[in-house]
Amino acid sequence: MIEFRNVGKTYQDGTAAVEEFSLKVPSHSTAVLLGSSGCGKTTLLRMVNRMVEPSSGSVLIDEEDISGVEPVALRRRIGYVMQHSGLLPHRRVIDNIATVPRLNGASRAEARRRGYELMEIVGLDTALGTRYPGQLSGGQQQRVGVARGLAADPNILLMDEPFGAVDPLVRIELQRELARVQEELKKTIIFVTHDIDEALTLGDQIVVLKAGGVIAASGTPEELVQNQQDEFVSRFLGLDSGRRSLKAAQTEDGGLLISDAQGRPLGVVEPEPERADRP
Ligand SMILES: Nc1ncnc2c1ncn2[C@@H]1O[C@H](COP(=O)(O)OP(=O)(O)OP(=O)(O)O)[C@@H](O)[C@H]1O
Repeated sequence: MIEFRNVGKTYQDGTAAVEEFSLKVPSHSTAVLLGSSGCGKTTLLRMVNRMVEPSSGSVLIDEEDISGVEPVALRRRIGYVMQHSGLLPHRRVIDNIATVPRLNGASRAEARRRGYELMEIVGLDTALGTRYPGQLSGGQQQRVGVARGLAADPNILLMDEPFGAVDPLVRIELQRELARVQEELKKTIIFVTHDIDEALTLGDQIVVLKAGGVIAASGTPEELVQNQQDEFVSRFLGLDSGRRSLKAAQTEDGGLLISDAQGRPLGVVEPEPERADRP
């Protein structure tokens, strides 16, 4: 489990990026930090691998306060995937993926073997392993970024808008792929995004943030969509514009009652009649 305990961050220039933030992310689940630009998402994410030191409060991994863990050692056991894949341009794809296992002491052959395995896991043709990152599409580069994040087999994966720079269709494909990978690998993931659909697709828990890292709402996707107490949240989720407002409930005769976000019935979808020509 990852726990943020009353963390705050004021940068040297006096910017209060996060005022006071607490959150528990259970092991093997995905928490999405969702919010608009500048609300402190990246700051919070980077506290977990000590790229940012909190000014107050603490971050714990499995009950251990990470301020006592050596940062380099910590980062080697936490995968980190960024928006622009962060790949080394002068190294082949396979060696980009194999970097951390190599640093962790794996032999070159073993690290590459693992690298090719990971390429398959994230849906990349292994023939691309000998290319350089610049010879791949944006979507392929992001897959390499994910494979690299997983290379040291970390329990924790930090993902900072990893699919932000690819076109919408590829983005949806990458989201599906990540959901599939997570189904299999069950990592503890913190995923930062400002894309609501992405959050609803990937999050077991979604934390909607306002400026200063203030939690406006948190819950499962269903809870967020169904319990709209906060105007900021409902505006942010687009519910008031009707985008995600439809709900369906089973009626007694097997049909579906469709209602809007306020519970106003809009109509009933009748059950399909028995067809005589069907066996
Ligand atoms: N190194 C820094 N020095 C000073 N201020 C910083 C620094 N890094 C971030 N900030 C400020 O802290 C606030 C939160 O930034 P952060 O990057 O955490 O937000 P974010 O929600 O991830 O934004 P985005 O979605 O644009 O990446 C912003 O006001 C930002 O300008």
